[in-house]
Amino acid sequence: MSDELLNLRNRIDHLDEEILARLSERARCAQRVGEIKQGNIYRPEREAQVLRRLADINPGPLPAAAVQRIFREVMSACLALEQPLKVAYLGPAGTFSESASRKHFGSAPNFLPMPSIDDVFRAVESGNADYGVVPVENSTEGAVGGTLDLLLANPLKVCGEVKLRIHQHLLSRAEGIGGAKRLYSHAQSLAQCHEWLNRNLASLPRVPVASNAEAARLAAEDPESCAIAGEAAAELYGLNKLASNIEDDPNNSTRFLVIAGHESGPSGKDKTSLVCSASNRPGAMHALLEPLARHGVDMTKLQSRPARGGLWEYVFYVDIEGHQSDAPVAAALKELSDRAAFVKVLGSYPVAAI
Ligand SMILES: O=C(O)C(=O)C[C@]1(C(=O)O)C=C[C@@H](O)C=C1
Repeated sequence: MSDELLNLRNRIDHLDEEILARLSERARCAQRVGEIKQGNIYRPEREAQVLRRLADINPGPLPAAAVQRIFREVMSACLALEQPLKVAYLGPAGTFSESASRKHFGSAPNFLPMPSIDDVFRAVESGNADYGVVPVENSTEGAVGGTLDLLLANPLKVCGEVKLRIHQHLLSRAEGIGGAKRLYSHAQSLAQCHEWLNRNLASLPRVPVASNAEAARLAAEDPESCAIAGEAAAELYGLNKLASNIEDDPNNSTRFLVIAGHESGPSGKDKTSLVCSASNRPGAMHALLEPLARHGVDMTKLQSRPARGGLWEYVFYVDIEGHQSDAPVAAALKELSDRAAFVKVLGSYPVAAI
């Protein structure tokens, strides 16, 4: 080994010791914070601020995203010393919902796969889980209606959002696609890879199943089957990646919401989600949203959905920039509430930091 290589490795060992000593000191600080702070231990607003600040002051050469991933794990481990979290997500294990949950909470919590979105809400409501992660919209498929309906009917709050790039891979136990007789995947994933499949595997029968993870499980059992699923399912079932990133839209992404029994405090860069309905008069919807523009509050999403029970024809899911405790947002929401037939603030939460 050259002298230079030896010296550099000694230097790295020394730096690792310093980092470890500092990490231990940080963990002790977090433990003490856990003892003295009142109320909830998990603070989404503080975590978002920590991650944003580190990206801002990052001197390089590590990319900001890599620094954020490292500190995401550091905070996850520190939080676990204060309180081990239970996080419910739409299972089974290996789904994109699991990846979203880990992206948001790091790997320290106990992750609980649930058979349906309804069960994720129930797990949090009953206290069997501290938090839940549910998909709310996909850039190609649109809104997840089931989540929107449950948000309206349920007392839980939205305390965070996660944005996940969805990369689909062709997976198999076999080394090549030659012997494949069938392809399993969730119908949405088959749709997201439709053009690629038509170009490359037009004659292979496509079999829709309940989830991508289930598709990967089936492919793991049978070398004559292959699956389309994400990275997490590929790893979980030890499958070979025969083709990577085969989604037709390279920007394919899904947004998830974190649901909880409590809200998030303001982080300085927040969003507020609400659901409302206007009375059945001409111009009522315009009148309802007009206070937002007047108070300079930007609307980032407006999604209509048929109302259940026929009391109103439609309900509108609205996302606005800012926290409900910010003065312009509070003023706009007050006026909107005065004009609406119905309004429910689902929660204010930090804009996804990573
Ligand atoms: O600042 C806090 O409230 C902490 O508990 C510390 C800490 C962290 O590790 O930085 C850990 C968990 C919280 O969710 C937020 C931040």
